[in-house]
Amino acid sequence: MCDNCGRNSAENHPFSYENVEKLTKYLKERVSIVPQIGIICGTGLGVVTKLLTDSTIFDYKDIPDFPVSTVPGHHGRLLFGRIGSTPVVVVQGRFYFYEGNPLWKCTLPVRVMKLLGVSTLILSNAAGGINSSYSVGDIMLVRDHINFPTFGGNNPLRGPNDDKFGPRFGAMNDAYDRRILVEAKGVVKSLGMSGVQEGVYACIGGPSFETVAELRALRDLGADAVGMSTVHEVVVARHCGLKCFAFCLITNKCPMEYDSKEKQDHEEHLMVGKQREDDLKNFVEKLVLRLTEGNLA
Ligand SMILES: O=P(O)(O)O[C@H]1O[C@H](CO)[C@@H](O)[C@H]1O
Ligand code: HPA
Repeated sequence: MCDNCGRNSAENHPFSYENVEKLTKYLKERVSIVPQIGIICGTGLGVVTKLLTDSTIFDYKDIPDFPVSTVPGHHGRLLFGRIGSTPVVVVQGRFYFYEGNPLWKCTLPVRVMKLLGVSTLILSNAAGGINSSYSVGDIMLVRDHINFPTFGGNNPLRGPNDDKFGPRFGAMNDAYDRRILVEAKGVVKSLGMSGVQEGVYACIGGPSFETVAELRALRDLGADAVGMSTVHEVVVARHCGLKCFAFCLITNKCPMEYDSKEKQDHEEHLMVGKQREDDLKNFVEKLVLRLTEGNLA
């Protein structure tokens, strides 16, 4: 039984195939682009939207049954357009568990993208650097994740399974596509980008940032960076067969010592995004082109 709505079956559930299809139909009737790549923008990482040509923009509030975002710095828009010749859809404004959303709602845009025709998802986020060798402004390509909410049973796939999207039990050992990761490293090299890392992203529920003891525990468990998003989207994307690539902008160093001067601050995270805008824009543009040219998307 779903403890969000009390239903026993996937039928008629707000995340059911039929209901997502209905929502998607509204968009399909108003836009001619069939997106191949979906992009989810992290906090302060909306710069990607500047790459779009031929764009059609929807405010979340105008899409029937679509959630609305409440987080400062998040626009709440769905943008269709092209990067080069590649048709894309961009989600600008995430939905978070800490806003009070059930996880199926946080991840609804992923299922919408799937039914729009997307086959590859690029996800970005702002994250705190746990690895002591990381600096503010670094970009971390995500090799893998640790989904702490899922350890406690908070998984977006909890509740009735809709087989039309994917199977009840799904493997996650290949969550992040190895071939796309290789291409991304190629892009980093070709652009001569500095401050690029590869590591493990840990998701905590938020909205409070971590204590020093929690950060040390995350480090000892193998996390290089920490944030409050992305992993739920990847779980749902893999469930419905989308290929995933994710990167983090390291917006702060996490305070690993009690006398540390570091302090996590959302406004500061937004500013760091602004400082690395050009690099991030070029990186995403080249990656999309490379994936299209290499038939990897
Ligand atoms: O992960 P994104 O969406 O970039 O947002 C990150 O930024 C916020 C904290 O500043 C948190 O929501 C954290 O997850
Ligand atoms: N912790 C959790 N989420 C974050 C952080 C952090 O240090 N920085 C940006 N998002």
